[in-house]
Amino acid sequence: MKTISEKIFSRAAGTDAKANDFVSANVDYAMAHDGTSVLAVKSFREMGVGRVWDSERIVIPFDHLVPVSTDVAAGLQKDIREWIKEQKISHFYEGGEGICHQVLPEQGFALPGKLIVGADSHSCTYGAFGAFGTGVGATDMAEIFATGKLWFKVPETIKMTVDGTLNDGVYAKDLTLYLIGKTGIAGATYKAVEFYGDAITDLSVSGRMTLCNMAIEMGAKAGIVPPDEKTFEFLKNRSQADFEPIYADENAVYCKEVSYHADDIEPQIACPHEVDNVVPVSKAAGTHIDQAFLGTCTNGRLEDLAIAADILKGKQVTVRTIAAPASRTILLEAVQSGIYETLVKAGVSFITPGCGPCLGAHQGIIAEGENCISTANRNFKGRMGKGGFIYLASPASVAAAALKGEIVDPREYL
Ligand SMILES: CC(C)[C@H](C(=O)O)[C@@H](O)C(=O)O
Ligand code: SF4
Repeated sequence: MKTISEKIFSRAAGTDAKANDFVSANVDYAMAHDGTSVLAVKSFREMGVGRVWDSERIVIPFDHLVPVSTDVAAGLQKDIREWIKEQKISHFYEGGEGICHQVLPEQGFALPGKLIVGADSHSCTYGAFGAFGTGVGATDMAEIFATGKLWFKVPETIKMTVDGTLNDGVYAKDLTLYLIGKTGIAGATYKAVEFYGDAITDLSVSGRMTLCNMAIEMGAKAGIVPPDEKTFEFLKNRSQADFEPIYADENAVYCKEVSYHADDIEPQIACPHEVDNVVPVSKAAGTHIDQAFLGTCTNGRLEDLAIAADILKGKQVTVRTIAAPASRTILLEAVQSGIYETLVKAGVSFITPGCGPCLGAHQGIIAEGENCISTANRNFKGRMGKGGFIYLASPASVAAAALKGEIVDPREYL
């Protein structure tokens, strides 16, 4: 009679865990990146423990500010590299390898049934593989570095079902934005969300990552897609450990059950400055665009670049357009498949695999009053530059807007 989360916490805490119980759980993998490892390592040092609990279970990709752009950050990154050596952390990924939430799945750490905790809010991405992935603050991460354990309140679960087949020109991102629009930014606060229905199982692994990545944008602790053949296929020759797929019991108790139909979903866009400020793209059509951005842990995968390339092939963008593949592997695949060439010929500027301008730290900051259409997951005020406006949409909508110089229904370009 348990949900996926209750089962994962029961195993990880070695107890019969039910929603709302407080448990001390053993973490399977812990992740921190160049941004959050700084504080995590500082707190860890202050704890005076000496050695980390397990140097094989800590994964540190550098992704947020790569290649590093300030002398202060360069010094901090140098210090973290030294700590990684001293602690013999085996899974360190240097800048350029990719965004943490892409690197962990690619390297086989995002596994069904595991408890994966990251010092980054979008660690819920790992739910795409049937894991309980969740984000914590850097000081909580220091606790995990030291003990391998953390206290959790086992979340209640919302069962969200989307039946039917997505319409042409409607992608995983549109589905995700639609669900966030319906749920609201706080509609799933501290809940886990289990996703069901044909529209979910039809999604590729990449599309499921887009969906679970944004579970936090409805307030959720975790978003989970039950693993299936597509999951196992992706994990083949990749997984770093044995795993046991976990499924909810048929009579599991949910705090809420909601269902939607894929037929009702058209291309969606989240307008400034809240992620649930979602309307059909057609309603925002005509809005002037200054910059277009393809990338991030939400939509920086090959499938996403391919969708954009289909629209941009043989044409020219009319606004500055930046692409940041989510990983080096994806960059290479884009090169080998010709997608890279198509996009470059269309006028797209490629930057190093990583977070790029997503959080406004470097490489594509927008000016006051400028509008950016982006495939990212957050459009908070000032995120990509003070006084800027961010519109979140699918790679198709971003590519179409890059051509027209204004927001447009991407179905006009299919
Ligand atoms: C820098 C990091 C703490 C942050 C997060 O946790 O989400 C970042 O990745 C983001 O997307 O805003
Ligand atoms: S790509 Fe953006 S949302 Fe994802 S981890 Fe990096 S900064 Fe955060």
